[in-house]
Parts: sequence; structure tokens; C-alpha cells
Amino acid sequence: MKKISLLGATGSIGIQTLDVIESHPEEFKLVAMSFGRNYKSGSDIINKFKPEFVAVKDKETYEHLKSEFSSQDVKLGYGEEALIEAAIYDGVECLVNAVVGSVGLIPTLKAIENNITIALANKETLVTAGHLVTEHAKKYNVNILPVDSEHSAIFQCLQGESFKSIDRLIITASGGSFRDRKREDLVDVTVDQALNHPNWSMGAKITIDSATMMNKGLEVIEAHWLFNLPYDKIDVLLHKESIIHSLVEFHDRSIIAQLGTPDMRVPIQYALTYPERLPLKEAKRLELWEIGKLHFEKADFTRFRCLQYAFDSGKIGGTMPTVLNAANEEAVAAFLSGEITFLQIEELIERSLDKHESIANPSLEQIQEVDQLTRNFVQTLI
Ligand SMILES: NC(=O)C1=CN([C@@H]2O[C@H](COP(=O)(O)OP(=O)(O)OC[C@H]3O[C@@H](n4cnc5c(N)ncnc54)[C@H](OP(=O)(O)O)[C@@H]3O)[C@@H](O)[C@H]2O)C=CC1
Ligand SMILES: CC(=O)[C@@H](O)[C@H](O)COP(=O)(O)O
Ligand SMILES: [Mn+2]
Repeated sequence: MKKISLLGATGSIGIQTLDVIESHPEEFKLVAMSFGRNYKSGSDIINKFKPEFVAVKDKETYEHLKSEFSSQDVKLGYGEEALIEAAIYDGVECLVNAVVGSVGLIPTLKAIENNITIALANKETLVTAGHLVTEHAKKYNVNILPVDSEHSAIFQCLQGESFKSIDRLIITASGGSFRDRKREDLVDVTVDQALNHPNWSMGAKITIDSATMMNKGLEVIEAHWLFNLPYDKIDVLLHKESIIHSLVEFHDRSIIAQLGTPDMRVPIQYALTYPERLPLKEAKRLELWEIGKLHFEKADFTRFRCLQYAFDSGKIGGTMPTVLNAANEEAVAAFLSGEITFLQIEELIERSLDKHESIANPSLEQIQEVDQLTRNFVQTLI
């Protein structure tokens, strides 16, 4: 029975992780979890899964929970310390990190120090401080198993292969909500339009990232760290059906791809059962004859500027990806709350990157400082 801690239990990945846990009660036990402010959904999860420890974002949510659950039912905490406590709770063997944003960084580092396997959905952690996370994982000999669908696909393609034989990774991209619009048609797009992803039902932040294609940019940096490859060996391919989740090309020009209907429970469950596989409840069989055709296009870096910013930031390295991530988090939050327009997301990110002088090989403290300064800077522009 694998003991699991789940950060971000009320979110899109969180709920699907709970679905996987629930369908294999012999295999998994949820011992700790966290959520932000969604008290209703959080308390339903506690009643159903009976974790030993629950961390929430703030005191108000904590007080709500305290009035509903006794200390015999469940131990409770709030704030960043509690998030760490949930990540490394007694006996946890696998941390599913499904919070959104760089708030996931410290719990990941602490879990690694405690020899806990990481099932990582929270890509912002690797973007903001990839060198620290991967160095830590190496030092403590801890596996970071990808949950992001493209990285899980690549990871699956690489089973039994030598990393030395890789020529390039090809990360597929749906193109997001506005993939069929020209740049000039993006001026007046609304939040509701941007939240309407063609293939995946996901949390708000990543859905906007998909629409700007910053999601793909973040995934390029995520792939760089997970698979230890330079940026010139990572390509992005537009593939509007999201059936091929990514591909690996080897030196002999053979390409291996991973395919499946878009269902995040597949990569989630694979990370939880790796290297084994289990049946997945009600998973839809992919019938290629039903689909008939798959489409591919070259990624356009002028149409999707965030993709260019991500490649550039990744290549510069140091604190540049930290700025990219922090500026993006602030800008997306401002777009979602109606403070800025869609195209201003890119503008705020570009201005933040232009202003920053990258610090090479930054410490955790430097990363945290740059992250905060960037957020402050973006707020002055909004
Ligand atoms: N959704 C998907 O299909 C995919 C997601 N990912 C990545 O996985 C991560 C999660 O995405 P997704 O599930 O869509 O996001 P959601 O917004 O749906 O869920 C985020 C979760 O994190 C919690 N949370 C948010 N802010 C904080 C905070 N400051 N402290 C503690 N908890 C917090 C939320 O709590 P509450 O709602 O209770 O406030 C919620 O449980 C992201 O990094 C995303 O990029 C990667 C691939 C696919
Ligand atoms: C499901 C998943 O992994 C998302 O990151 C998804 O890839 C988003 O789709 P696009 O960014 O390709 O639109
Ligand atoms: Mn993805």
C-alpha cells in the first residue's frame, strides 16, 4: 500500500488523482493533503478519504475546517509551513505535487530531502528553480516522475532506451483556445473565450497558459530539466488533436511516440504505479480509424511570443526562467480578474524579462528574492 500526500487536492489534477487512488484501494492510501480555499470540496474529500493531515492556504479556511472536524478526525494546519508538513507527513512515500504556481517549490525540495518520490504536475517548480530541484533529487537519489502529459509521454517513450541515444524531444502542443485566430484577432478576446480549451478540461491558470502557449514554453523548460537536454534538442510541434502526447527522435532517426485519448488520469496513474501499469477505470480506448486524420503544423514563434520568451529565458538560464514564471503567474492572475487584456500578458512578461539581469547559478534565497521582485514589478505595471 503506497502512502500518498497530495498537494492541490481540490484542483483538476488533484480530483483526478483522487479518482485513481479511489479506484485502487489495495494499492494507494491518501495520508496527507492540501488545498487552497475551496472549503466545500476540501471537506468532502476529507470525509471520503480520511487523510491524517490536511493543510489549507489560510487561517479562515482552517477555522472553517476546525469547526467541522475534531482533532481526532484529522490534524489540521495552514500556511506555507503546513504545506511542507503535508508534503513530508509521517510515512509518505510519494508526493503528488498538484498545486499551481511556484508555491510548490519548497515542499518539493523538503520532500526530496525526506527521500519521498515526487510525482510532479506542478511545472512552475521546475521552471523557477530547475537546477536546485534536479541537483537535490540527484543528491538524495530521489525519482521525479513526470505527471505533465507531454513529459509522461517522453518518459514512457524512453523506457528501456539509453538517454545517450536521444537526438531530440518533440513536444506536441494543441495551440490552445485561440489556435485558429490570427494575432490581430486576439485584441478583444474575453476570459471566458480563453478558458475554453479545445481538448483538455484543466484549472484556470494552465488553460490561459495554453492559450498564450506559455504552457508549451514552460514545458520546454520542464523537459530541459527532467531529461537533461539542451534547448536545441527540444522542439515544439503543433498538433491540434492532442492524441500524440509527445515524441522522441533517436540518433538512428527512429521516432517513438506515445498516444492516447486526452485523459490526465493516464499520466497520473503511471507516475503512481511506475514502473508497473494498472487498468484505468472507464478509460476510453483510442480507435485511430475513428479519428481518421491527425494534423501537424510548425510552431509559429511570432504568433506565440511566449514560446520565444521561454526558449530565450531557458537558454540564458540563471534567474531568467524565474522571472518568466513569476511575471507570467502575476499577469495571468490579472487577466483572469479582468485587470488586463489577453495580449497584455505577453507585454508584462516581456517588460519583466527586458528589465532583468540574470544571476547565474542562483541560490534558493536569490530565486525567492527575484520571484518576489518580479511580482512587485508586474503589479506596478498593472
Ligand atoms: N489540469 C491539468 O490537466 C494539468 C495541470 N498541470 C499542472 O498541474 C498543476 C495544477 O494544475 P490544475 O490542477 O489545473 O490547477 P487547479 O487550479 O485546478 O488546482 C490548483 C490546486 O492548488 C490549490 N492551490 C492554489 N493556490 C494555492 C496556494 N497558494 N497554496 C496551496 N494550495 C493552493 C488549489 O486549491 P483551491 O482550489 O482549494 O483554492 C487547488 O487545489 C499546475 O502546475 C499545472 O500547470 C500539468 C498538466 C496538466
Ligand atoms: C494535459 C496537459 O499536459 C496540458 O499541459 C496540455 O498539454 C495543455 O495543452 P496545450 O498546452 O498543448 O494546449
Ligand atoms: Mn502538458
